[in-house]
Amino acid sequence: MPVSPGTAPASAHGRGAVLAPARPVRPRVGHIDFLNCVPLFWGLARTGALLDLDLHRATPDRLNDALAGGALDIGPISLLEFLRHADDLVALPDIAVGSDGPVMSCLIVSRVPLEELDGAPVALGSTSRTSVRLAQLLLHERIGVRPQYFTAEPDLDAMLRDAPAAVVIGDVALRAALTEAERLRLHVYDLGAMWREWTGLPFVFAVFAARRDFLAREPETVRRVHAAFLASRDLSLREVDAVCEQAARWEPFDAVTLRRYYMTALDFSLGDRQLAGIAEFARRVSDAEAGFPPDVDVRLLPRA
Ligand SMILES: C=C(O[C@@H]1C=C(C(=O)O)C=C[C@H]1O)C(=O)O
Repeated sequence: MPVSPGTAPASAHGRGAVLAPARPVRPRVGHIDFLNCVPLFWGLARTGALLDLDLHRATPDRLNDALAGGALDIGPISLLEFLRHADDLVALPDIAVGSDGPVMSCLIVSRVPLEELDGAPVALGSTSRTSVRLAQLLLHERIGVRPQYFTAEPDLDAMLRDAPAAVVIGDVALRAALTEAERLRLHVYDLGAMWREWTGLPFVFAVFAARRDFLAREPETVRRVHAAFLASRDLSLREVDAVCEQAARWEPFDAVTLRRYYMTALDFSLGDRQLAGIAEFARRVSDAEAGFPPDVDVRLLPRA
């Protein structure tokens, strides 16, 4: 679904009219269209917060552009894009999409061992910004190979028709690892696990951020949305069996697999260790083209 700028309810109801009482602003919030974010959004329906949000569901690449471009006010953004637009954004503390070890859904899948990819084509999934950069970092610095990269739609069969290896994220990656790897005889390399083995740190693939201009206008709204996401996440993880049973009805993964994904692979927190992982990633990938300095300042929403 395309992310449109949306229409602020206030303008539709004549906020400018002299005597009209100011209506609260309904924030435009992004929602990643992948299973990884289900626990962050499921609880919003339970608490009722869902109705107070103008939710825009899309792939991460589209949500990144929408938040950075001002078409959204708050939402998840690929870490790499957050770092590039750090001057315009604040990160919401205690919430993120990351892992402290294997993540299950940010992968390099390859017909050959990674050591054999020097000079070979490698397909980079077009919905990702962070994982594709992390994969390149690991291939160059950890494995010591220099493949030839090209960007492709996240269609595993098509990617692997044109290259021996592909970087995939989200549901496509889950399917690649859990069902396709055997059929296609693929080696599966988990980016969260490789990062953890290399650095000893967790990895953050996406943060939740608010635009600084929106925060300046609507500080209470940002705090309300932040609190709503934390409450949603905590409720979903407390009731994770119900979340997984419901999600499994519509997905090619069973509830046990989803439970493993949510409870042992993904890490939805953003604390000191995750911030250390972010700082380390920024330091390692910052170069002339990165668009941010190695010591980029990750500004967090101050605690109330
Ligand atoms: C864990 C994941 O984190 C994500 C990875 C992203 C990226 O690589 O840019 C962006 C958003 C998140 O969806 C995943 O997609 O599976």
